[in-house]
Amino acid sequence: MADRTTPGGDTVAGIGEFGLIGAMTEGRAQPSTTLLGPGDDAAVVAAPDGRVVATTDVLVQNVHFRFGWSSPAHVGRKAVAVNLADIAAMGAVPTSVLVGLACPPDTETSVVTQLVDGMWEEAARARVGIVGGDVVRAEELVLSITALGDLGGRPPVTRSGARPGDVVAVCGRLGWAAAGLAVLGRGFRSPVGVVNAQRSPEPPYAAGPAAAIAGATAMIDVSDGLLADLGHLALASGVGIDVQTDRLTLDQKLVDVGTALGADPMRWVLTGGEDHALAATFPSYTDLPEGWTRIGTVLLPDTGVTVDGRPYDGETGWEHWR
Ligand SMILES: Nc1ncnc2c1ncn2[C@@H]1O[C@H](COP(=O)(O)OP(=O)(O)OP(=O)(O)O)[C@@H](O)[C@H]1O
Ligand SMILES: Cc1ncc(C[n+]2csc(CCOP(=O)(O)O)c2C)c(N)n1
Ligand SMILES: [Mg+2]
Ligand SMILES: [Mg+2]
Ligand SMILES: [Mg+2]
Repeated sequence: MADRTTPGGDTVAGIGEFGLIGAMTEGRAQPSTTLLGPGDDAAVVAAPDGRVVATTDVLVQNVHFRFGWSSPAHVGRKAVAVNLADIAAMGAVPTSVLVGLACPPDTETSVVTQLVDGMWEEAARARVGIVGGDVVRAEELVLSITALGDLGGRPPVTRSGARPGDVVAVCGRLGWAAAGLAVLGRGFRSPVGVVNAQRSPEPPYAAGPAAAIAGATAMIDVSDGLLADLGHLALASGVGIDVQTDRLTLDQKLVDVGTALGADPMRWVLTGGEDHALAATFPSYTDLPEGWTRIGTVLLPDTGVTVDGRPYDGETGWEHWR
């Protein structure tokens, strides 16, 4: 493998490490919560609450995305969105994002700047800045994003607070990204709704703090699959959960794609990840916040995650190395 490509502005090897950092950071306006932005050994960000919520998710080319399926801007948006969803799932509001980029020397500089455009686009949706990062050489493109958040004086909403009798509710799309993956995997590019949902999710960020304020007892974002992620929540809380399929909306779009591909759309809804909907439990007397829909009930310990009262037959979600 060539160690370097010919010097020039077209590739990351051509512009070099510090040229690349410049291309990724110059001309980006930081919000006022960024007290010291990129350029020093570390950034300084305001932490109004005094506590900092911190999370990291890594995205790897050909594992989490393909450039044949997604534009660099879509990938950048997705990389930030999956992290901001974890901040929202704690009931917090994001404050800043850091970006680790590993890529081969022949990566076009324009691919990186489009990635960064996508990251900033998603960051702007949540009114946060990209305050720092790192760039390194690697054989494949990898994005490692860290997001920080603020709890606004509230306790964090953990995975472990669900209690028997609570209602289980979701906010956001389910099954769309999985349908999009099935479409792209068959070599199609439409319908664009589900395909774009796979390319970059649209997590309902504001629904996290809203759930916290409404008294959510536990919360998680659906990254791996509804049943798998409710399984994490149930395990952490020491409870069982039953999901009622008649409460899950099956969008006509998913029905149509399922029919076209000969696939069961309810399986995408129950086990497809990557839409980063929020799933939470609330005391039964709670008026659910806007956008939240009841989908099930928290049961006594040791009942596992069931669907319509029965154990689910098949994989409940994505797991790396399986
Ligand atoms: N290498 C690691 N070192 C320390 N903690 C880790 C490591 N990997 C994961 N964790 C922690 O384990 C917990 C579960 O990780 P996981 O990656 O499943 O969470 P997630 O980001 O919510 O899910 P996803 O990766 O599917 O988006 C998190 O609290 C995470 O910080
Ligand atoms: C090219 C390609 N192949 C497969 C998939 C499906 N996929 C990858 S990771 C993941 C779960 C979330 O990841 P993580 O747990 O790391 O957050 C899913 C459903 C994809 N998006 N792109
Ligand atoms: Mg998560
Ligand atoms: Mg995550
Ligand atoms: Mg996962």
